[in-house]
Amino acid sequence: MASSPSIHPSDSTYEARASLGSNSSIFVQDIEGSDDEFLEFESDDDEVILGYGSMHPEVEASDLDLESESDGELEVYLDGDDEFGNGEVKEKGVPAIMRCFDSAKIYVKAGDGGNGVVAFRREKFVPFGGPSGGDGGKGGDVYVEVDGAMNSLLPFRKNVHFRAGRGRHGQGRKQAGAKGEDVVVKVAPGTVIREAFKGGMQGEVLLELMHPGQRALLLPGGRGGRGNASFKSGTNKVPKIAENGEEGTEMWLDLELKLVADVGIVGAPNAGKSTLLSAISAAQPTIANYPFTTLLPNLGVVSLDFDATMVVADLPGLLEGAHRGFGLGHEFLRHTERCSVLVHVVDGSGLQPEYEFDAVRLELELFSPGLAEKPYIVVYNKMDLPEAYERWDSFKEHLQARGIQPFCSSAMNRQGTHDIVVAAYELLMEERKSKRGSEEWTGPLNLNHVADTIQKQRRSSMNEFEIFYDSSSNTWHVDGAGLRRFVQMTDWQYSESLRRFQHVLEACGVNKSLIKRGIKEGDTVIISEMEMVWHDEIQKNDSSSMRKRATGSVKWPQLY
Ligand SMILES: Nc1nc2c(ncn2[C@@H]2O[C@H](COP(=O)(O)OP(=O)(O)OP(=O)(O)O)[C@@H](O)[C@H]2O)c(=O)[nH]1
Ligand SMILES: [Mg+2]
Repeated sequence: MASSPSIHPSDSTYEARASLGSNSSIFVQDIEGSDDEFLEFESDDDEVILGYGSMHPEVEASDLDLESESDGELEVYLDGDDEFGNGEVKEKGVPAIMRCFDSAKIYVKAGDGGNGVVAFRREKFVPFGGPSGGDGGKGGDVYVEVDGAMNSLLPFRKNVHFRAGRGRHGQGRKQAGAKGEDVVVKVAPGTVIREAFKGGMQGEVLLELMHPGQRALLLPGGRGGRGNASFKSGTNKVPKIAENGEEGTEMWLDLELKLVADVGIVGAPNAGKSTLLSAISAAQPTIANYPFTTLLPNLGVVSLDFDATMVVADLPGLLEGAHRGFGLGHEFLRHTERCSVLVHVVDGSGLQPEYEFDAVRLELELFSPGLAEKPYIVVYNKMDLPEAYERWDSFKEHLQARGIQPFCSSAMNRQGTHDIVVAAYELLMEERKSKRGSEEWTGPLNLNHVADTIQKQRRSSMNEFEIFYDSSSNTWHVDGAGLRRFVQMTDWQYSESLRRFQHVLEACGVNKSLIKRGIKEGDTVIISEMEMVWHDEIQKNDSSSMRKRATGSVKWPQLY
């Protein structure tokens, strides 16, 4: 097969071609090396489309729709490439598809808690019925779960927002609201999750999810607000106060897939590994009649059936001494460590195929005993050449004597390749089955640590706050997680809420601290969304001059 003109690795270039026939497969040549900025486009139907790099701003959702191109072949170029600049091959919007293969940016939000309500019992013969307002329900949680059937992050190219449901509001007769619906974000095995920040900054790794079935509670839903029945006390028998539900946490996440290839193709240089990959998948790696044509691993998705697919990696050739860093193999052998099955291709046209086979096996063993223990199949390639055909019988006998049943093929003519795919797939299934049992044991690891941290922050005390003074506007900013949460959950329509807030500011030491810092008559005090004016004569904030701030970060110039 002739080499594909569109595939040639260069320094910071990566290129890819997605052949989207009925099997919908895609392959990647190199997925590293870009410093493109993340772009975000909003389409008509309020769906955000994400992409990278020089993505054309006129991109539309349909341009990114793989299915809609199902009978064509789509070429994908990413920047850093000469061809990218000439306008001809640079298709609008196409790079995003490639990026979406192994990276995605998504928005997650836990459900807000439902509000509590104020209600009183009214019964015919009970003139002063007590408070009966129920609490709001808890907001839905956001989970992340590994779906073993996924092997790319492509589904996120269209599905970006994941919002859990809001808790229902409380009702009279002390009826609590129902819990909001949970949302489960399904990711492929090998997905690394980080918090995404503005300006493309990446946060620390939050989760690394490797095994199908793993499930992490990422964002817990907000607490339901209390209804007035919950505020009843000895001193306040008819409370006219209820809380708002707590807001659910929101976050942008960067997802990155470190692809876990199922099958690794190994063998000596020039054996026909890349040719085999191109014969069994839509991948079109560079193929040439010299050793070390393949410099970087190529990935291809092999589809046997509608839902039977496997990711196959074609690796650079192995030479004697590869385990010591000789040749290129060393760098890439570690990629095979994640493969479940190996396909060992032997060049049948070589002078001593048996020797070549042993030498490569030895390299694998020397690199890592674990690698040599992986299940593998042997493929004797180039059977179309007479010299290979002649030596096949002796090679086969040689291996059979050692209990190995080799396959033969002409990868170039696509002969014998189907049997290889079927055999590799069967081995893969066996391997997955046997692993499943052992993998269930993995993990004292706390997958819910993100949610735990959020819960911890939520429980933070209202006594912990900081005060910042802006002398230009005589404004005092009081900030603390506990206070912020209190303000957010306060339903200001009830006059008792204001009194309760005054009381809290007194009790947790805010007023005292402000006086100590020298607050003056008429100064403004801002606590989260609340803005107040300080009055000395009553030594505290006057509730009549307290007001909810305009939403947004705009400074409130007037005083109330
Ligand atoms: N006649 C014949 N030639 C083949 C066959 N398979 C591969 N070749 C040729 O062998 C040469 C090497 O093929 P590649 O697929 O690049 O081999 P490779 O194992 O990927 O090589 P490296 O990437 O360099 O390790 C090319 O010239 C192919 O056309 C085959 O079945 N029959
Ligand atoms: Mg190759």
